Amino acid sequence: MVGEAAPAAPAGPRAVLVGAPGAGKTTVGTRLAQRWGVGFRDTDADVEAELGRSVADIFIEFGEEYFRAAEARAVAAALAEHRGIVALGGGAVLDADTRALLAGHRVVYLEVGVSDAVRRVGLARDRPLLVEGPRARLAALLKARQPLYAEVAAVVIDTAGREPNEVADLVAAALAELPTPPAPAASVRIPR
Ligand SMILES: Nc1ncnc2c1ncn2[C@@H]1O[C@H](COP(=O)(O)OP(=O)(O)O)[C@@H](O)[C@H]1O
Ligand SMILES: O=C(O)C1=C[C@@H](OP(=O)(O)O)[C@@H](O)[C@H](O)C1
Ligand SMILES: [Mg+2]
Repeated sequence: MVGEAAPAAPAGPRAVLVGAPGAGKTTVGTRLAQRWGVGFRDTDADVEAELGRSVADIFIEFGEEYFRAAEARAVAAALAEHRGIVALGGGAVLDADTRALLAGHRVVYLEVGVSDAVRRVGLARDRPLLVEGPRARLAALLKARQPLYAEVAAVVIDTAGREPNEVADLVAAALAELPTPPAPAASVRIPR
């Protein structure tokens, strides 16, 4: 699939990836952008660049609320400026204004279950929300956010048992099916 043509440029990013920590937004987004020869933007990296600190340090020094405000600005800027692939941080959809901004964009929700999420990021020290009791935190976070991810998604892809390259294949195939502009509610769903 290397070198495949990118979909025609929509009025916005070619794809916006949402989902919980460990869903693979950063990994799959990077691979898709490489394949398509388009830019990749990750709002966590944008916030880190703006504040000159890691996400973990921002939580420690300024707190979650401050991070969320910076994240909302980073998402708004990426949606307005970027024409490649955008990966959001897992909690970006908690902000109602951000969810409203996502309407009409090519939003892909990468689903991940608790066990896979724990396996993929449970021991990572760079995700401040998961540092204590990652399984319980991820279970609660997935339950609370699932409706929010579903609300903004035009495409839903279950990542269980799928390697990042396979997920990237499915994202590309699903985006090719989408009308422009896409229907905001899950109009393409790829289950296990
Ligand atoms: N489909 C997948 N299957 C197995 N491991 C994955 C998958 N997607 C991502 N990972 C791994 O999970 C970890 C977190 O991935 P990342 O892309 O940072 O997720 P997110 O940005 O959604 O939090 C990385 O170590 C990555 O290699
Ligand atoms: O789910 C969350 O609230 C968070 C997810 C992280 O991004 P990933 O989803 O890329 O891990 C990062 O934005 C921060 O640690 C908070
Ligand atoms: Mg990420």
